[in-house]
Amino acid sequence: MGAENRRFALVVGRFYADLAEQLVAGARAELEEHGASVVDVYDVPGAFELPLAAKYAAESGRYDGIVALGAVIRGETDHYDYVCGECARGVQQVQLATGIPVGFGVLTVDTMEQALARVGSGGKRDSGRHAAEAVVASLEVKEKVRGQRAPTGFVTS
Ligand SMILES: Nc1c(NC[C@H](O)[C@H](O)[C@H](O)CO)[nH]c(=O)[nH]c1=O
Ligand SMILES: CC(=O)[C@@H](O)COP(=O)(O)O
Repeated sequence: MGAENRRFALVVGRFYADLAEQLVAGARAELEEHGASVVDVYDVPGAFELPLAAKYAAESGRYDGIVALGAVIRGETDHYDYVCGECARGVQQVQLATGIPVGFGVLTVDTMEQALARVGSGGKRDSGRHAAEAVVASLEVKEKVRGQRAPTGFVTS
């Protein structure tokens, strides 16, 4: 159940390389602790590219789940809003369109301090591990629903 012998892709925005690496470590640890057989990593420049990378991975047919990881830190302009909004929207679209769970492990913060508190054992949470945990949970729902016997009287194709 969950991640046992399952294959996962991590799509990683490397705009802040050190933060990305910590997010990857958390996600990988969570998946491997749950018995994942494959955890492949695909790097992109930033969060704006994550939805397309997730789409490539989901449509490859090679993965049971995907985790999108990255960090967006607000600057002086409204560019932050577009990057965050399109990343979140795109990641959600990929999972709904393909049925492959995609975890949203992208930090959307105002300061580096806030980011550091949300990676690894930084204190507030390990967002990489949290996003991977969500993918495992979605996979468990998918498998439970598929494993259910159709109620009597229903014709299943
Ligand atoms: N400012 C941040 C970015 N910006 C880059 C975009 O994500 C994208 O790579 C660029 O617009 C080219 O298409 N990306 C992050 O991940 N984090 C940021 O703080
Ligand atoms: C999130 C961003 O794109 C941001 O880092 C860009 O910085 P700025 O708004 O100062 O150009």
